[in-house]
Amino acid sequence: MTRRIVVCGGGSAGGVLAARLSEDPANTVTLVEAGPDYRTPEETAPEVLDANQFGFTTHDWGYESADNVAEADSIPMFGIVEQGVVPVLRGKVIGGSSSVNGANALRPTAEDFARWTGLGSDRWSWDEVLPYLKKLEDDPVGGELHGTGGPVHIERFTEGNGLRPVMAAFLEACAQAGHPIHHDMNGADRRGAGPNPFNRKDGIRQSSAIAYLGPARDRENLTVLGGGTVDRVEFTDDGTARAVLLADGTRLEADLVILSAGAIGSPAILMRSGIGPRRLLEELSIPVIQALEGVGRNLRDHPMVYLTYAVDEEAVGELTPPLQTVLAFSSGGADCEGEVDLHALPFTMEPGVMLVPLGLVRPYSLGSVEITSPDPEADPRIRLGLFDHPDDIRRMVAGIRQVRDIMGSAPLEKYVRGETWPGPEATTDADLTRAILQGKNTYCHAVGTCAMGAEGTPTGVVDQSGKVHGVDGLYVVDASIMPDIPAVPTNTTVMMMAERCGDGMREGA
Ligand SMILES: Cc1cc2nc3c(=O)[nH]c(=O)nc-3n(C[C@H](O)[C@H](O)[C@H](O)COP(=O)(O)OP(=O)(O)OC[C@H]3O[C@@H](n4cnc5c(N)ncnc54)[C@H](O)[C@@H]3O)c2cc1C
Repeated sequence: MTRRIVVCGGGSAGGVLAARLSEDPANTVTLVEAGPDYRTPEETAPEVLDANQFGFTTHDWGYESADNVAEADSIPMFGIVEQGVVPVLRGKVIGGSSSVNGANALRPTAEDFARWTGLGSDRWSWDEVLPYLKKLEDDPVGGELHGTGGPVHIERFTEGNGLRPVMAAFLEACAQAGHPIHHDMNGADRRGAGPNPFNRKDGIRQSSAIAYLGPARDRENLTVLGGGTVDRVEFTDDGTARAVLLADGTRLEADLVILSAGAIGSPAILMRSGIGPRRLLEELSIPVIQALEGVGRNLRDHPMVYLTYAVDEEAVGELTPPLQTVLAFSSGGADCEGEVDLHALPFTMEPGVMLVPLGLVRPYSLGSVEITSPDPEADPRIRLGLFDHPDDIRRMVAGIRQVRDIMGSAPLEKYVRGETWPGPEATTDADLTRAILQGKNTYCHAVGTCAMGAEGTPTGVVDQSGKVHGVDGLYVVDASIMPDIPAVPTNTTVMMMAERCGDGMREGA
């Protein structure tokens, strides 16, 4: 007998799951994606295909956060669609956010998973996840920590291999400031600077659509439904998921339903299906299938600010690839001495301007997501909570000071003319705090809104395999189930989780 599996959301996780689960001819897999389905690279919109561009400019859900800031012309506008609005960018296209993102393939670390096991997810230790991190990648750097031959090809720009002089100068400046330089920023030692690992090949972003779904497209047991918005999941009287209902009224019967609609989409589908905080469901007159207070709570994201520099256009030369190197460093201070809690990534998109996005990768602030209506087309209420925790601001202030020292140092003298945001007049902690709160933005890494955790705990929504508590036949597998945010961009972690959870869903596994 075939097992009918419906995967809701064709993003980083959904693409991996649909490809892996359709390897078994005993499964029939339907992948439902709200955005367009591009079946081949030739069909794909150029900004989605090209790893030097950002697909979010045309394939985005258009969400905004309640963290909005006052309008001000001086604020760096990268990723900002509207003055004063802090966007919650989310890819709406096959491949999801992996089709629109920066293709930065930094992997999570052993310390990240020590935090997960510490929170009770004891089956997510480093030893258990490493085989899946290796399985997904094709990293020519090799060695015992890396995989070769996996679906996701990894590239680095190095001296003699495309590293732009201005980026090489940034690494030299980091070295002079005392940061170790690593050829492999996914190696054993992750504190320091080096070339970013990217999931890209021949200039093409290796999204889940290209790397996983592409080779699986011809399978008869795999159907991809582009342009299909999932409304909710339907249950039998005994609480077993039996069908997925789309906004256009289509009903897809299922033996197994997997939500992979991401950190905003998956909690929204759960809530519309009657699984979520009881008070909210009752307010919206949604019949309660299973009260789970954690749905939509525990949102964690990496806050970011965009330090901005005027640079010598001629000296900088070529603007692309816009992003090649990263500095992973510690803000210092009692709490986090020695721990990487900040990333700085110099970035060139516009002549005469260099952005240095500075991301806080160990944030303490928490946000939330709630639906505002049972209507699947209505935007949810999202609160990223950026810099709500005072220590997040303290550490960002310390980070700005360290980046300023690097950007003002001799190796970058030839390039950098001066800081234009926050600007040289912002010198005191109070000035910098004000600038951070005015210019706050996000690294776009929201996770945690359907978190793994024991049943009955305040944030626990799914068990360690992704199964939703209190009902049968329903799983969530995507960024939303992370119990804590890793101190790296989140795409590779999501793909690894999909590989691992998919393995656990094999018949008889
Ligand atoms: C602009 C941007 C830049 C980023 N840069 C990087 C980076 O360089 N490196 C990195 O590691 N991470 C990066 N990230 C983060 C990373 O891409 C995400 O963490 C990851 O893709 C999340 O995977 P996911 O499967 O949870 O969700 P997604 O990949 O977002 O997939 C969710 C999918 O579900 C679909 N969906 C949602 N709701 C519904 C519904 N109701 N019905 C049907 N379909 C639905 C969406 O359209 C989407 O395709 C970036 C993210 C963004 C947005």
